[in-house]
Amino acid sequence: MTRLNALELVDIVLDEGSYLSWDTTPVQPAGGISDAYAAELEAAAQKSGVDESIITGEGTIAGRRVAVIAGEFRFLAGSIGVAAAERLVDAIERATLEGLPLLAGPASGGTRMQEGTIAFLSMVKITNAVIAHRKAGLPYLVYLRHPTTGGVFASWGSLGHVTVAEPGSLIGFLGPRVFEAIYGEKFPENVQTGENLHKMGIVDAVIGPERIAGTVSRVLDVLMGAKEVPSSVPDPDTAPDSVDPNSDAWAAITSSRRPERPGVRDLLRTAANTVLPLNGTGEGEKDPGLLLALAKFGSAPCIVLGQDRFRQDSREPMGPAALREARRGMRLAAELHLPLVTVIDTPGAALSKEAEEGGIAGEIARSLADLANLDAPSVSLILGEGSGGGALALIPTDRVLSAEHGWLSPLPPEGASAIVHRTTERAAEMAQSQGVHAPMLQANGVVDRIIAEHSDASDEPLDFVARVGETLEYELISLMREPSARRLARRMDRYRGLGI
Ligand SMILES: CC(C)(COP(=O)(O)OP(=O)(O)OC[C@H]1O[C@@H](n2cnc3c(N)ncnc32)[C@H](O)[C@@H]1OP(=O)(O)O)[C@@H](O)C(=O)NCCC(=O)NCCSC(=O)CC(=O)O
Repeated sequence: MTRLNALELVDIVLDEGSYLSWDTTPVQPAGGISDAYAAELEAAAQKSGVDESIITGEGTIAGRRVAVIAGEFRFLAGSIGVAAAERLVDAIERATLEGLPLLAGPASGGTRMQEGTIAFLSMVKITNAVIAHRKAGLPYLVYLRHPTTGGVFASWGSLGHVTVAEPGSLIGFLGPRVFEAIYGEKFPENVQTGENLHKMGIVDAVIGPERIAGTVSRVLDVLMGAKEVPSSVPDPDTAPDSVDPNSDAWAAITSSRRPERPGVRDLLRTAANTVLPLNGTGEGEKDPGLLLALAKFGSAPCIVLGQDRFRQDSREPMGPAALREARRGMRLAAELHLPLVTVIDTPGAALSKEAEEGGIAGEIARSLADLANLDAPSVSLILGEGSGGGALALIPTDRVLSAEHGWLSPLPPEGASAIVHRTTERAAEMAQSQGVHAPMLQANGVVDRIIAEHSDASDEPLDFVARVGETLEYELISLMREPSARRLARRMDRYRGLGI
């Protein structure tokens, strides 16, 4: 397979003719360099046509200005010495100062062996520069190209808000031939590949270079969305005809469990106009029960964390990894000041040895803590079942919406009945007395707004999810337009005051 070099990549990703190099003459390492290394640098420059292993600059993608840093593998394997590190840090700092989103396309053998430990330590300043960029609320997107290894993968290659890999790429920490030389055996096949990292929840997608521009453009449309607050939209009338706290809780529970009831994927498919799914925690775990995506409802950009009941196993509905994935979404929202939408639709958190050993209770606690204290506008939506701590973990937001037949309870009503009556038979009675259904949740101040189901969401799935989408757009924009200190104070007061 022929691979693009750094300039070819920049050419194919940026709008035609828009690339402007930021590079200046490479710095000399303090203490100078040997004649032999100087000759190697000269030969590398001849071979690659560039003067260092990194190129930096700016350009536009679909008209939007972006900064780029890319590795040139043909220059000493894209390895990072003092000069390459300096070039990277200068470009990252400039992108931060100029408020530009930053795209990185590494391809590298890691730290430059000819420069040794002092070059190795440059991983620290590169990491610091990336973190300062992120802390400024600016997107950092990484395209891991073939091959990316060592200290490049272990610094700027692994710090993206969103990370994708090139098809068929070798992406790994220690190079396979180094492993073989040290240990006398081959490194296992199909481990250090972009595809495997995707399978393991380390990268978000595997995408060819020709699709990068389109993907980046859509990702930035969402991630830069918080920088311009959208104009307000009218409040759609989505209230049910009547809201009666004495209505039948069990009827709502039965309705929420109908197999044809629309789920979070139906909501995104029908009611969102941009959807970019992310994959797993980015740290090596994924759980199909939770969907993490960048999306837009109308003009409102957001991060969606949705419990997908169609992908939750009845025995292991949602494990600790799902909540770690959710917390990744919360961190993204916090850093980029992007609104967050959570969708609650779960028969409960996983109850198993694996879940206990994976820290399920702790993950619920940390999700509650992160979400309730999130410094970004947030909306939760009880779409259907809301059972137990796994559901509560995604509730504490600025605005809590519920479908008419949504519900929230400390555990499944059957379980509550078993605790109190030593039988599951009295679940309906328990649900009623515990006040789990939407009208009661609203009466108690848990839910702010109920979205009508005309007879039942399962019977009008498209109209129902469209109604939900319109409501989300309105609520998100209203929150974005409010000063954040006021919004946060109201959120704290609200949860402090519940029940008293
Ligand atoms: C990246 C690769 C898989 C690519 O394999 P390929 O077969 O395509 O290419 P190759 O091995 O022939 O490499 C091309 C040329 O680049 C040189 N080369 C490769 N990596 C280099 C490096 N880090 N510093 C200096 N030169 C390097 C090779 O010696 C070779 O030189 P010539 O053409 O003259 O023979 C392999 O080069 C590799 O395993 N590199 C080491 C990866 C690694 O373990 N890095 C960790 C470094 S320590 C580090 O980064 C810090 C940390 O780990 O935290």
